[in-house]
Amino acid sequence: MRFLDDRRPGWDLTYDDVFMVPRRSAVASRYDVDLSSTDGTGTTIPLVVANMTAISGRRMAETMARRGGLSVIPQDVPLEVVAEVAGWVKSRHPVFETPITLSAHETVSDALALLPKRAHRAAVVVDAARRPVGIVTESDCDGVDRFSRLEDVMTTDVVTLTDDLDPRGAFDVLAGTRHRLAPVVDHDGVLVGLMTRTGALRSTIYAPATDDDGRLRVAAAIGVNGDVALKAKTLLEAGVDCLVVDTAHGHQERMVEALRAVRGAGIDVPVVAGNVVAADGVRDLVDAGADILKVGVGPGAMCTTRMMTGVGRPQFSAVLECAEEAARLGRHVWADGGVRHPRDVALALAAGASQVMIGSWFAGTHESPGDLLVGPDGRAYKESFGMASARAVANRTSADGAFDRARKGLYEEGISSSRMFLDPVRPGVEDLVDMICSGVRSACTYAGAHDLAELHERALVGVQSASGYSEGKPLPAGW
Ligand SMILES: NC(=O)C1=CN([C@@H]2O[C@H](COP(=O)(O)OP(=O)(O)OC[C@H]3O[C@@H](n4cnc5c(N)ncnc54)[C@H](OP(=O)(O)O)[C@@H]3O)[C@@H](O)[C@H]2O)C=CC1
Ligand SMILES: Nc1nc2c(ncn2[C@@H]2O[C@H](COP(=O)(O)O)[C@@H](O)[C@H]2O)c(=O)[nH]1
Ligand SMILES: [K+]
Repeated sequence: MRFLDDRRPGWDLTYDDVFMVPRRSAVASRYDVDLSSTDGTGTTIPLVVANMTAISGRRMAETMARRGGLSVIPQDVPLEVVAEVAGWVKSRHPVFETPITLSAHETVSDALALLPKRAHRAAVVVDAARRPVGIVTESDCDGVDRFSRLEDVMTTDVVTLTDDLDPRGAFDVLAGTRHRLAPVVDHDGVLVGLMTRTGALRSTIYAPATDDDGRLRVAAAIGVNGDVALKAKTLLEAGVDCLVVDTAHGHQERMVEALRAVRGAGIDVPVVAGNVVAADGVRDLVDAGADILKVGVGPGAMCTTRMMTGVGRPQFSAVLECAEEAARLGRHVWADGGVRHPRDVALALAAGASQVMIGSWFAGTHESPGDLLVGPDGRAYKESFGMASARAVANRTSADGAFDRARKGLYEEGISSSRMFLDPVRPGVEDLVDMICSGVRSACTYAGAHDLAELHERALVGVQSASGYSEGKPLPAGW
């Protein structure tokens, strides 16, 4: 990456402060851009879901991995639950979605409770042998008594797809029969998954992030306290593909000790550590055994650290400096936090990040763990909260005595309750992934880059004024 006219400013920058200048390009199509990472995590798109309890759970993990990304299960989740989640993710089909299944004698009320768990808002009704006998959507349940049985409301005109059909073939069947989605069955007619028309299209564009056995990948986080080596080994035995050692201030001695302990335990998956924002932090954590550095103090949407402490660093400069140092040492960085638009992802990658972590933006999707709630204005939302908020600290310390809990409760650097509204046009995390990847692919072609290494190499970045930034915003309602 080069600054325009080689003018590197003497102050720090964040994503809004910078822009990329188009370069002469030989990349003919946005589909010719390869978004896979080279940091050893096996992703095919450079997106990682942040280790936040309100955001990263099993549904998020399977959905993201199916499209080539990775999710980090947070350190606040008990190890035995993380093991169960990892096993579940690995048992999911790498191409077909996991359907909601109900039986014909269950009720409309049962279906309505489960439908918001899926962006495609449908359930498959199956018989005792798990063969599809009907489909139920919200419109089937409209104006019907909630205790009605599904056999009385379901659509029985079910088109099924066989599991040997390729995604293009599945798309054509769905388009030809004017169906939005269909159950996928094996040669005995038993349900193995679900395919939507958009999902079939996506399967021709994305490749799942899979391990050597073809199973979906998942990452998990641990903190720096307790027996970190034992925790790391337990997670690896559970099948976790990438380990994140995470604390607010990553450049601290306890982190160095934790990393040494993890490395001493012979952990052979990529180890990510953070958070840091400067080259000396990168050096020390690489020296202690980190393969990847997590970069960002204070940019997160749920984060009050900069307001509470004055500590942090504008994220673009933090990523740039850490990525330069990591590359010098043969390591990588993940840009963590502060992403609000696809452009922020493109700029983080231009600065040299191998992945971009997203938290709050993905909280407002069907795949985040929380229940779908509806505000008085009818807008759907999910609740989110920061991992250093009073709410998260209270959860994390629930096993401590009252005195210790009270002491720890004094330190709060995050928001305990926020509403992340679902975008009615993009209510699923895959809709947001589509938007982000389209933006990043397009950014690569403007830069003349076939892949992310070339994007970083060729990016020409200028510094803009606040009015330069606002000029780039669309004005859908005139001015
Ligand atoms: N990227 C960011 O800007 C930030 C991210 N977070 C996220 O919140 C989650 C919780 O992290 P964390 O608060 O570290 O909690 P942890 O549970 O990981 O514990 C932090 C430990 O480090 C000690 N510590 C010393 N100095 C600090 C400090 N300045 N901030 C926090 N702990 C300190 C604490 O001891 P004692 O309590 O005695 O001081 C405690 O033992 C993580 O996921 C983290 O990434 C949190 C804040 C900022
Ligand atoms: N200072 C705090 N930082 C937090 C907290 N919870 C999460 N985080 C950090 O934010 C990113 C995600 O950023 P986002 O803008 O995409 O939401 C996450 O990975 C953490 O590093 C918190 O309570 N306080
Ligand atoms: K912030």
